Amino acid sequence: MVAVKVEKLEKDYGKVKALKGISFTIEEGEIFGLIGPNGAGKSTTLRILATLLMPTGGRAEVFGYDVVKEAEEVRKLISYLPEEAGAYKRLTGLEYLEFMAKLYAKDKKKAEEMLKLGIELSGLGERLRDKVSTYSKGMTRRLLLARALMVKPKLAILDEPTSGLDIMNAFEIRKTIKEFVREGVTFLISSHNMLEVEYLCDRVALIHKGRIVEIGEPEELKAKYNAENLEEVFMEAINNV
Ligand SMILES: Nc1ncnc2c1ncn2[C@@H]1O[C@H](COP(=O)(O)OP(=O)(O)OP(=O)(O)O)[C@@H](O)[C@H]1O
Repeated sequence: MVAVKVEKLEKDYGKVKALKGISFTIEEGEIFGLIGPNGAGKSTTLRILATLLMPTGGRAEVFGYDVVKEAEEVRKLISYLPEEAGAYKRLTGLEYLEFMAKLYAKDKKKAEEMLKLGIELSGLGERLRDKVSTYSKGMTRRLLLARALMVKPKLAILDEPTSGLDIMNAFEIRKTIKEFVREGVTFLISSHNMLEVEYLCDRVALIHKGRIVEIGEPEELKAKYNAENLEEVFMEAINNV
C-alpha cells in the first residue's frame, strides 16, 4: 500500500517559493529520507504532510487521505516530531509521557501500555523523574522521539531526528527507528546529514531549492553517479539540474 503520495506540491511564503512542484511516493513499511541543504524545503514538506501548513498548489495524501480536505483522518495516523520541538518543561519526563499517553490512548489499559513503551524508548531511566527543564538537548530529543513512537503511528514524520545529538544518542535513535519499522511504522525523515541517511533509509529524495533532483535507493544512486557516498551524488545531481 502507498503510505504517502505527493503530487506537484507547491508552497509559496509570499515571494519565497519554498516548494516548486515536488512529487514522490512512499510505500508502507519504508524508511524514506528527504535530504538536502538548509532552506531546501524539507521542513515545509514535512509540515504540509503533518497537516500544519497549507500547500499553495498540488496535493498530498497519507494512506489515501488528502492532507488538506481530510486532515482529521490524517492526524489519527501520524506522529510528527518538529525540528525545534520543546517539551513541557515544568513537567518531569515521566509526567510528560503520562500526559501524552492519556491524551492519545482510547482507554486506561492502552494508556498504560503506551507509557511503558515510552519509558523504554526514552532510555532515560531514573532521569525521567527529573523536570524536563534539567535535560540536555539529546535527552529532550529522546523524550520527544519516545512520545512520537509510543503511540505506534502508521506514519512517523521526523524532522531532523538526530540533529545536534552526540554519536551515542544518534546511534540509539537510528536503532529505534529501524526496530520500529518491524512494528509496521512507515518513516519519513528529513536530514541534511547525507551519510547518516544513507545508512538509515531504504530510499531517499534529494531536494534542492524546492525541487527534487533525484530519488532512489542509496546504492542505486551511488552506482548511477559512480559516487562513493550520497554527498557526492548530491553534488553531481545539482550540477545536472
Ligand atoms: N514561515 C516562513 N516565512 C517565510 N519563508 C519561510 C518560512 N518558512 C520557511 N521559509 C523559507 O522557505 C524555504 C524552505 O524552508 P524550509 O524550512 O522548508 O527548509 P529546510 O530544508 O527544512 O531547511 P533547514 O535544513 O535549514 O531546516 C527557505 O527559503 C525558508 O527561508
